[in-house]
Amino acid sequence: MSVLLTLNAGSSSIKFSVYPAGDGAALAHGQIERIGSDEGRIEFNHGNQQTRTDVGPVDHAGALNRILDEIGTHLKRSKIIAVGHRIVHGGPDFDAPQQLTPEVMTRLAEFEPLAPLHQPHNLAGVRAAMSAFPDALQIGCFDTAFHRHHPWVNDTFALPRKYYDQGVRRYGFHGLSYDFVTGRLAEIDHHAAHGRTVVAHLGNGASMCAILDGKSIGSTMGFSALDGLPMGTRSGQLDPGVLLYLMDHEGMDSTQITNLLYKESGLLGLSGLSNDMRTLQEAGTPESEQAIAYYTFRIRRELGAMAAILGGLDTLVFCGGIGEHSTRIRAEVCKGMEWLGIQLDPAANAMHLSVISTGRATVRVIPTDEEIVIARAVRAAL
Ligand SMILES: Nc1ncnc2c1ncn2[C@@H]1O[C@H](COP(=O)(O)OP(=O)(O)O)[C@@H](O)[C@H]1O
Ligand SMILES: CC(=O)OP(=O)(O)O
Ligand SMILES: [Mg+2]
Repeated sequence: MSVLLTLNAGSSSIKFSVYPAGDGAALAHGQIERIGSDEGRIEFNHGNQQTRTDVGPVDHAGALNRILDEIGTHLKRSKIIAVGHRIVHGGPDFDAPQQLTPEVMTRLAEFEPLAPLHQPHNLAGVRAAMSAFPDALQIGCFDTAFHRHHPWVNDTFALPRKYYDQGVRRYGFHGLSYDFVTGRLAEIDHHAAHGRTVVAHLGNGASMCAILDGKSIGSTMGFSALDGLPMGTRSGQLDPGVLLYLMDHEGMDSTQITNLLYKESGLLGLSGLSNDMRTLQEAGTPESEQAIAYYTFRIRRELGAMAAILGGLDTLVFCGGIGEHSTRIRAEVCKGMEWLGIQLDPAANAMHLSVISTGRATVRVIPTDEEIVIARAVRAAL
């Protein structure tokens, strides 16, 4: 049977799915999560079989090899004729999926410094897939594409204009997830699909998107995947004066600052314990509670900002690992937001129902599916 494979390398996980090349639901799917910790774990779902195996310390390269091995073992009789890749940064040029030719790969490598937790792993995944499946079509699907036509005021910084022309712009990320959620809303809630929606994608990376009539008009992430909300290990929005202070008074160079802002900050930095929300919720130390308080405070603040640019709020959607699974985080984000028409239904929230509100604005939980967005693009290319 001819099949296609999707690969979605996030900052703490690699998710994968295998679909029939023509049509139909996933034949197999799974993920390796907690990449970068000592507690990596692979989950593989095939038919009605599910296996979960601890794999110990694992990095992105090891995780990818493991996934290719598992697929080889479980799907011996399938021929992979195409591979679809989530590529976090598509820069200013790519607003739609692309075949990953050598020229496109060279262009995409230029964006590695803008997304160091993702782009190198995304491109390494492409190279690994090219060598494992040399005859397969390789398609790249970009996180930035969903935002490419957002308004200029949300695309620029207030810097001299030459920097905008050089590509110093607010790109926005998590676009495959926003694309999926927008499509899902169109299927289940016509009013929401044409209304004022804020989607909070809360995973190890986190961002929010203001969506009007199905189109991105603003996002918390900007030039790189650092801006906006605090994340597992990333700072989120930071006064640029802090960078000047670190350089001038701490003598830090760009490599040290990159490490600090991408790998040592966010929930990990504030808690001194972990980047993983499950661990923080269970820990209950004063520092982990403060980290959670800062996280939800910033989400509420950005929710107000997103509602302001939308001219109000009809629908709030939670997705991503934290958004889909943490009753507590959703409750803390919605607390005090009655002024926006948000009234949480605690019982529905605890049961992770698809609608968790009773007020004027509808609050939804939509499990995101970046893989199906990639698979649709690959099928279109095939
Ligand atoms: N049941 C849960 N409760 C709280 N947080 C959870 C739960 N399940 C997963 N998470 C959190 O989701 C985050 C990972 O989200 P995910 O979207 O898979 O990450 P990535 O950014 O790597 O794609 C981690 O912080 C993890 O702790
Ligand atoms: C862009 C980004 O931060 O992605 P992820 O949440 O998958 O790490
Ligand atoms: Mg993700």
